[in-house]
Amino acid sequence: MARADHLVSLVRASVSGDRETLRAAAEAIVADERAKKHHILADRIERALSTVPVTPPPLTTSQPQIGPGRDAIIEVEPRIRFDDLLLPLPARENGRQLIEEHVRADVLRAHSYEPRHRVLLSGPPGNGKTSFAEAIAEALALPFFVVRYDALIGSYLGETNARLRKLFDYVRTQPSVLFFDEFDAIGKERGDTHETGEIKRVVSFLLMQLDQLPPYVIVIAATNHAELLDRAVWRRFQMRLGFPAPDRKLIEVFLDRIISGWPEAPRLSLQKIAAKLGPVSYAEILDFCQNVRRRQILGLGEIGIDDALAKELELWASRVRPDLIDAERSEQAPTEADARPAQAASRRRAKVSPTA
Ligand SMILES: Nc1ncnc2c1ncn2[C@@H]1O[C@H](COP(=O)(O)OP(=O)(O)OP(=O)(O)O)[C@@H](O)[C@H]1O
Repeated sequence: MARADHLVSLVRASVSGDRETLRAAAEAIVADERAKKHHILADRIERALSTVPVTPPPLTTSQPQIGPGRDAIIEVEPRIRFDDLLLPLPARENGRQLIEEHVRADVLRAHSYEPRHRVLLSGPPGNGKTSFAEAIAEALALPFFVVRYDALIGSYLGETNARLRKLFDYVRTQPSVLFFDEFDAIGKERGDTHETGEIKRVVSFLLMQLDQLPPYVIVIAATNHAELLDRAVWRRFQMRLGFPAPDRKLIEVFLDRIISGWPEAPRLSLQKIAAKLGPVSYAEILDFCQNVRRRQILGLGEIGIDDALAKELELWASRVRPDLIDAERSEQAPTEADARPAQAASRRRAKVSPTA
């Protein structure tokens, strides 16, 4: 039996004569039936669909043009494998479980359960959120769709929702992994008084769409600012996983993985390299190691791995770090309390100065 929301869209589209929505709804039913292994019915619907004429492009109007749903996503070839990632235990266990639930969805369905398919990842940049989503798509051999906010968020009232609707209509047509990076850009707290009614409408619409997604679309959302997310958005996700930066031990393990692939090992121990690097993300460790090798390769044999490593560590110590800049700024910026005595003093100076 096709899902109720698909049937409703189908009926609405036939009544309004919206061929594009009709096609998307029918394709979603086909994907749904195929996921349930009802191939004969899926083939029949596809044959019926092939008789629906393609809609000609609309004439230009002053309204913003809403392109097809696939305009707001990029398909990325998933390359990272799940076992390539160093993950904290809950993320590793839940990731494996998610893969298992989708591989053996029929077994779950035979017991009236569906696989989970809404996952929220949070943690500082460069610690594997995107890689995790990509690895899930790779493990399940599914297309990996990354949402493009530049093509999704519009400036006209209702434009973002119209694009979101097209996007979800499109992804419903096939099993896939749909990835929202920087999800806080769209799933923000609706109580924020600086936001207009439009963002509230977008969040409400997004929640509704997330609820209606069929289980064969795995939606993975990632954020560096979990605290900005609307509470109701949190609740929608069946798995919520943290991706913290690695501790010293994990930095050493990751360094070891990379350095053991080098043609020659440096004399400096992994512990010492890790200590010199200090707090880092996985992405930064990878970058650092690649720079050491680049320096060595371009040194054309004149530079040994130890020299290349020493030089990169020197540069590392002098690198610009956004967290330090932020800390410096907040030290320099006078707080309101600091500003008051300073203002009082300048008023006093103005009173006593004969030139004032
Ligand atoms: N846990 C990890 N294990 C192994 N490699 C990792 C891990 N985390 C990150 N990397 C490496 O760092 C690169 C960047 O990581 P990724 O894009 O997944 O981070 P992210 O958390 O999504 O960052 P952002 O929040 O900036 O989007 C990856 O391509 C991968 O090579």
